[in-house]
Amino acid sequence: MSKITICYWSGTGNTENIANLVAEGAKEAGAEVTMVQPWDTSADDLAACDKIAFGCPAMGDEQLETEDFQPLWDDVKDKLKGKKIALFGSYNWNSGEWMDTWAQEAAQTGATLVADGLAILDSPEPGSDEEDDAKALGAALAKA
Ligand SMILES: Cc1cc2nc3c(=O)[nH]c(=O)nc-3n(C[C@H](O)[C@H](O)[C@H](O)COP(=O)(O)O)c2cc1C
Repeated sequence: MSKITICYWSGTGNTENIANLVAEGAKEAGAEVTMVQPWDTSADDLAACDKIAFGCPAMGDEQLETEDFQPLWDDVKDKLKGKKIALFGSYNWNSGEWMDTWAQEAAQTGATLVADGLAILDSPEPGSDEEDDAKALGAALAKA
C-alpha cells in the first residue's frame, strides 16, 4: 500500500480544509495517510517518507509561514531527492505567486512534483472544482 505523509500549517483553517481533501483523495486511491503539523515532526521524520504532501498558505509578502513551516521546509528540502511530493495551500489577496516561487524551489530539490502546486483562494466550497482539485492531488500522489 502506498504511504503518504501530509505535512501542513494552517492559521485559520483554510489550508487544513485543503489538507483534509488531499487526504480524502489519497485514501480513496488506496493510500495510507498520516497527517502532521510542523511541531509534530522533523526533517528527519519526513526524510523517512517516500511520498509527502506539503501544505502552507501564502503569508508575509508571498512567503511561507515563517515561524514553524519555513524552518522545517528549509531543513527538509535538501533531503527530498528522489521523493514524490505535492504542494498545496490557501491564499487570499494576491494571485498565488507564493506557490510559483515555492514550486520552483521544490523542483530544484531533486524531488518529483507529482502535479502543479495547488493554490486555492480561501477554502474550497463543497462541490466545487477546487474541492475536486484537492482530492485529485491526493490521488495523484497515491498513484505516483
Ligand atoms: C500575516 C498574513 C500574511 C498574508 N500574506 C498573504 C500574501 O502574501 N498573499 C496572499 O495572497 N494572501 C496572504 N494572506 C492571506 C492568507 O494566505 C489567507 O487568509 C489564507 O486563506 C490563510 O490560510 P489558513 O487559513 O490556512 O491560515 C496573508 C494572511 C496573513 C494573516
